Amino acid sequence: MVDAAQNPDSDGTSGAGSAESGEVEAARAAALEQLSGIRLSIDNIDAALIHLLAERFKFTQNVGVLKAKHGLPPSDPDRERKQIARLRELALAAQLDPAFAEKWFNFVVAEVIHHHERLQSEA
Ligand SMILES: C=C(O[C@@H]1C=C(C(=O)O)C=C[C@H]1O)C(=O)O
Repeated sequence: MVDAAQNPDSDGTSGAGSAESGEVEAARAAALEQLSGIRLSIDNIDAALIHLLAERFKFTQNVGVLKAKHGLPPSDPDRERKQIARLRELALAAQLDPAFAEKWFNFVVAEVIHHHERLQSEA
């Protein structure tokens, strides 16, 4: 239920009693219900992203251990260029901004390289 005192009509009054304000209130209540449903899906997607990122970091950690053990450099710019090209293509096909996909990738890889450098310094 939407509180009329907290949600005045556009003229600043409560509009209590008018048929129009009843419809506006009902529509707003329906919108809030719809919003809750959509937010449930957003929360599910955010949870999936966290799990996927955790899995990705487990594998990149394995790569870091391998690199530290065999004296390989923490970063591989050639590999990153190929990954960026691929991700930009995927983003385009999925109607996601490729510039955003690249920014996200660079953000994640910077953290991975940080981890690899730490492993290297501990080796
Ligand atoms: C994981 C690696 O190390 C670094 C991190 C990468 C990544 O997170 O995808 C890619 C290339 C490297 O700069 C790798 O070399 O494969």
